[in-house]
Amino acid sequence: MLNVSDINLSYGASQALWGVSLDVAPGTVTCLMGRNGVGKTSTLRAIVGQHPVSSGEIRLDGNPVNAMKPFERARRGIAFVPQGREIFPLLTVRENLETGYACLPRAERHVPEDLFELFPVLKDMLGRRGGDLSGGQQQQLAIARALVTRPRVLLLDEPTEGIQPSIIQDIGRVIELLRDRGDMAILLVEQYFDFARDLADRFYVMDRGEIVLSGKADEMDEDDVRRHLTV
Ligand SMILES: Nc1ncnc2c1ncn2[C@@H]1O[C@H](COP(=O)(O)OP(=O)(O)OP(=O)(O)O)[C@@H](O)[C@H]1O
Repeated sequence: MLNVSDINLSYGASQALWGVSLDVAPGTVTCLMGRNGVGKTSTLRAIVGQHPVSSGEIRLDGNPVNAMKPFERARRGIAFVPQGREIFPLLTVRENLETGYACLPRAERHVPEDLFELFPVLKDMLGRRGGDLSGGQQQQLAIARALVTRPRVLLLDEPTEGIQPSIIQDIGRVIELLRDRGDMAILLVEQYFDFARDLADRFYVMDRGEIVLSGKADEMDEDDVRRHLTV
C-alpha cells in the first residue's frame, strides 16, 4: 500500500536520509527502529510531506505522492501521530478531534462511531481542555485525532515515549485492533524494543540515515536488532 523507494532527504547541507526504502502493507504493523537521531522522524516527515525529499519516490497504492502537499496526502489517507503528541492544549478534547475534519469532505465530518470503543477514556473528557489531560491520555487523543481522518496508512512516532506502562498496554491493544481490521497499513517508529517486538509483523532498523537491517518479525535476530538500539 505504502512504498518508499530510495529516498534522500537533507536539512540544508546536512543529509539526514540516504537511500531509504521501505514497504508497509495493509493489515500489518511495520516497525521502524533505531537510536536517537538516526532519521526515523525524518522518514515520517518525508512520507507525510512535511519536508521535501531531494530524490526517490513515495507511492500510495502505486501512485506517486511526492508532488502532493501534506493536506492532499492526508486526504488520500495518510495520517500522522507526531512525536510529543502535539495536541492543542487550549482546545477541548472534542475540538482537538475536530481538527481532523480539515481534510475530510463535509459529509464525513463526524467522529467515527467506534472511536470511543477504542478510547473509552476520551468519551468522558470531551469537554476538558487537551492540556489538562495526562500524557497518556494526550497520546490516546493524538491517535484518535489521526483516526478521525479515516486513514488507510497510520504513522506513529514513538507513541510510548514518556507514557505510563498501563496506558502503553492500552495503546498496544488499539494498534492490534486496528491491524486486525485488515485494511490499514501501520508504520510504527519505536525505540522501546519489547513493545515493537510484540506488535511488529515486519521491521526495519536505521543507523545514520540508512536502513541497516530489515525482515519479518518472526525471523528477526533480537540481539542483532538490540545492538542497533543501544548506545
Ligand atoms: N529541522 C531540522 N534541521 C536540521 N537538522 C535536523 C532537523 N531535524 C532533524 N535533523 C537532524 O537529522 C538527523 C535525523 O533526525 P531525526 O529526528 O529524523 O532522527 P530520529 O531517529 O527520529 O531521532 P529521535 O529518536 O531523537 O526523534 C539528526 O542528525 C538531526 O539532528
